[in-house]
Amino acid sequence: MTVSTSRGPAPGSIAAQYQPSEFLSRVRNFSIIESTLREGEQFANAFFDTAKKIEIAKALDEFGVEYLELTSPAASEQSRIDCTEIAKLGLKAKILTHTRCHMDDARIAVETGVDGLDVVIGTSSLLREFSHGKDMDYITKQATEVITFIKSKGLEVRFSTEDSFRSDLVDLLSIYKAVDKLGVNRVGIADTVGCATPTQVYELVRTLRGVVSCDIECHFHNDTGCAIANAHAALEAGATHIDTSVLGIGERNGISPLGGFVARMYATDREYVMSKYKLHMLRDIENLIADAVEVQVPFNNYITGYCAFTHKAGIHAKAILNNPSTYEILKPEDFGMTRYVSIGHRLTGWNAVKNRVQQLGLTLTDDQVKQVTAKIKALADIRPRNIDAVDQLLREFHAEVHGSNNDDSQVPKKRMANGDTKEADAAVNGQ
Ligand SMILES: CC(=O)SCCNC(=O)CCNC(=O)[C@H](O)C(C)(C)COP(=O)(O)OP(=O)(O)OC[C@H]1O[C@@H](n2cnc3c(N)ncnc32)[C@H](O)[C@@H]1OP(=O)(O)O
Ligand SMILES: O=C(O)CCC(=O)C(=O)O
Ligand SMILES: [Zn+2]
Repeated sequence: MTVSTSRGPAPGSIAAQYQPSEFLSRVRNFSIIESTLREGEQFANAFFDTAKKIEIAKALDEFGVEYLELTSPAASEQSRIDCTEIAKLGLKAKILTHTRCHMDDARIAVETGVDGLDVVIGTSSLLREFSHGKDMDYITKQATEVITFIKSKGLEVRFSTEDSFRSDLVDLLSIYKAVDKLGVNRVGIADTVGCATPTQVYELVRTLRGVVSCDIECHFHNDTGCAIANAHAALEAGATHIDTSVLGIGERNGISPLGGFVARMYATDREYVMSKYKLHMLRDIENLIADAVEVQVPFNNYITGYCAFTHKAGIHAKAILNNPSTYEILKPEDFGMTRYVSIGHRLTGWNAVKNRVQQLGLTLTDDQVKQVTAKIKALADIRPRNIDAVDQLLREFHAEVHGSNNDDSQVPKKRMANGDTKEADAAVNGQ
């Protein structure tokens, strides 16, 4: 039997054969535009006071995101002040603010001290009719005036079409071509309603890549669950910048979440992602946002969810204990997380129980471990048992077999969010 320890796609696997054009692909060379302080502020529960915005900005900057996008200073007087305050912090990340394609907004924004403006206007027929009421000629004229003005101030400028995937392709390419000629730093594609599929994203970005020479930013809403996959497809097709927010918070059910996007890109190129971002900070950053907007981190959250590194079924547990790569594409330790093998349930198997027996310092033959596993399964058929109950059962069984009470071994435990106890890291790593 050949045992591979590699975490990349297995040689000969479908994943290994699928090589998107390296010429176009930016999966190994992208930037994150972190929009928790813009799109995230559009989340139903969000309210960040100045101090909280600064705390969030500093945390994301330390994590390593390349850009922070802030709410338009035209939104309110406090939004304008906050923009100015964050622009003054001297962070490594570039500070952007997000404005309508309107001179009034641009004039206010350029005075805040930000590094650049992300300008947007709707181009789908729905938004043209029911949002701003302007046609493509008007939009092009307005965009030209706004972009020229921002550039005259020496600031970075991105021009984006809202609702790109329900816009006419000819309209889109014409306006992108026009603004590229004006010298924008980036054009943006926005899946404002979350309707796009990865294939549609790939095709649109690839087409656009052939039309403009500037960078391409992409923004994906998650209404139909494609936000992360769409971000990856966009990079494969040559997009350079991806918008994220912590926990994905944003308008409706939000956009590509920072953690999930990072997980996806880590699985594509672990070294690249680890060289850019302080992955151990992710959990604290998510907790910071979850507290601020009064939500729980979902149990199945990417990387940091309660069960993201919990292995349960016996078949999985055996293989994981032999080699974690069997059922993990992400190394928990790279994110400051801990692997857990759960055994107090009816799906457990003797290999996982044997591992626990060894951790407890008990000596049982394989046949004896199989017998005690059958007992655990019978009990767990009534209800699952926590690790304390399983340990007690194992010790009692051991005492019965050996005719003595051997309960002096101590395995460190930590308390979990659900009140259960889990073994400490070293006890479950199985390596
Ligand atoms: C898809 C997105 O998430 S885009 C970003 C959304 N962000 C925001 O909306 C920021 C917060 N917004 C606000 O504080 C306010 O909406 C403001 C200050 C921007 C505008 O407020 P108001 O002037 O009261 O207008 P209101 O919000 O009712 O309507 C939007 C106005 O912007 C115009 N508009 C909408 N989109 C754009 C655009 N991309 N570019 C230029 N004008 C636009 C509309 O025509 C409408 O103008 P009207 O007053 O002449 O009808
Ligand atoms: O500016 C952009 O590109 C995106 C704006 C936005 O939030 C959206 O269209 O959903
Ligand atoms: Zn959005």
